[in-house]
Amino acid sequence: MTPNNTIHNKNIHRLDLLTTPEALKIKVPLTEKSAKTVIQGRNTIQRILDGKDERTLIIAGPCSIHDIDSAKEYAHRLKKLHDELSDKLFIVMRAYFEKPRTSVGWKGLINDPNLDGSNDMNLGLYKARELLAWIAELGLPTATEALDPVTPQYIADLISWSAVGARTTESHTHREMASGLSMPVGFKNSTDGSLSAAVNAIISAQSPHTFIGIDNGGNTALLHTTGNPYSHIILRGGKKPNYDSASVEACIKQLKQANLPPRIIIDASHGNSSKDFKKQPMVAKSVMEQISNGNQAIKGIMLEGHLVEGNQSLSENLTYGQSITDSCIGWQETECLLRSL
Ligand SMILES: O=C[C@H](O)[C@H](O)COP(=O)(O)O
Ligand SMILES: C=C(OP(=O)(O)O)C(=O)O
Repeated sequence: MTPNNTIHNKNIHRLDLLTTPEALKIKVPLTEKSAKTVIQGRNTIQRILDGKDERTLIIAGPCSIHDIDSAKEYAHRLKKLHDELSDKLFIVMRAYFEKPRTSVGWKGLINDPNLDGSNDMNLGLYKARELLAWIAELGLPTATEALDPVTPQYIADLISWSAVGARTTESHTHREMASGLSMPVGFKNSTDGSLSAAVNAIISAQSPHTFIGIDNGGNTALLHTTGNPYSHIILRGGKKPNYDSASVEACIKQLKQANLPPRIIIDASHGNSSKDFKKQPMVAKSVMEQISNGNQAIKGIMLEGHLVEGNQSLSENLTYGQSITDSCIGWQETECLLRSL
C-alpha cells in the first residue's frame, strides 16, 4: 500500500497490513500442554521471587534466535538439564526475538526473519510463535525481551518471564506495557550502570496505567492495566560490572529506600562480562557463591549461550548454532557450568 504522503506520513514510503493476534493464534494455538508449561513456569518464577521456592532461576539461551533448527536443538538439550538439575535450579530458555540496537543492525527474528532486510514481520511473528509453542510443548518455559509494545499480544501467552532491556527501561511506554504483562518482568539497569531508571521502572510497572495498544482482533484499543506485582531488577553491569557483593548490597539498599522488595536477577553477560563471553562462567560462579553465602535477594542468573561459542557476522554462509548478535558461551561450557552451579 503506498500512502498519500504530501503532508502526513511524509517519511513512510510503504504500509503493509499485519496479521491479527487472533489469526496468528488460530494458526499456532496454545495447546493444553503448552499452557501448563507457561502457567507452571510463571508460578514457579513468582514463588522464587517471593522466596517461597529456594531454587535459583537460570535463564539461559542464545543472545538472539535467528535459526529455528538450532534453537530447537538447544531447547532439547536444555530441557534435559532442566529436568536433571531441577532440585537446585529452575532452568528457563532465553528465547529472544527482538534486539534493541545501540545504533543500527539486525533487529531480530520477528523484525527480519529472512535475515536480508526484507522485514517480513508477518513471517517473523509466525516463526517466533511456532517456536515458542514447540518449546512449551516440550515442557520447557521460555523468557524473552519485550521490546515492541505491540508484539506481546501475539506471543506473550507462550512466555513465562520477560525483560525490558537496558535501552528501554527508562521508556514510559515500556513501563506501561510491563504493567499489563501477565508474567514477571525484569528491568535491566541502564547501559551506564546506574540503577535509578530500573528502580523507577519497577515502581511504575507495579502501578495501574491506561494506554493505547491493540486487542486480540488487531483493533486499536485502550488498555487499562492492574500493574505487575512481579516486576524486579536485573543487574547487567554498565561502565563496570555490578555482580560483586558490594554492588549487590548497594542495589538492595536502593530498592529498600524505594520501598521495593529486594529481588534481583544477575545477567552474567553484557556489562557484567565486559562483553567477553569467556567471563560469563566466572561471573555466574561468583554470583552462586553469594547465594551460597546466604544472599537471599539474588533470585536468578542469566546466561547467553548457544550451541557453538562466540559469534559471527551476518553472511550467507552461517555457522550452525552460533550467535549473529552478542557472543555466547558454547553448549559444552553451558552444560559444565550449570552442573557445577
Ligand atoms: O544483547 C544484545 C546487544 O547487546 C544489544 O542488542 C545491543 O547490541 P549492539 O550494541 O550490537 O547494537
Ligand atoms: C539486549 C540485551 O541486554 P541489555 O538490554 O542488557 O543490553 C539482551 O539481554 O539481549
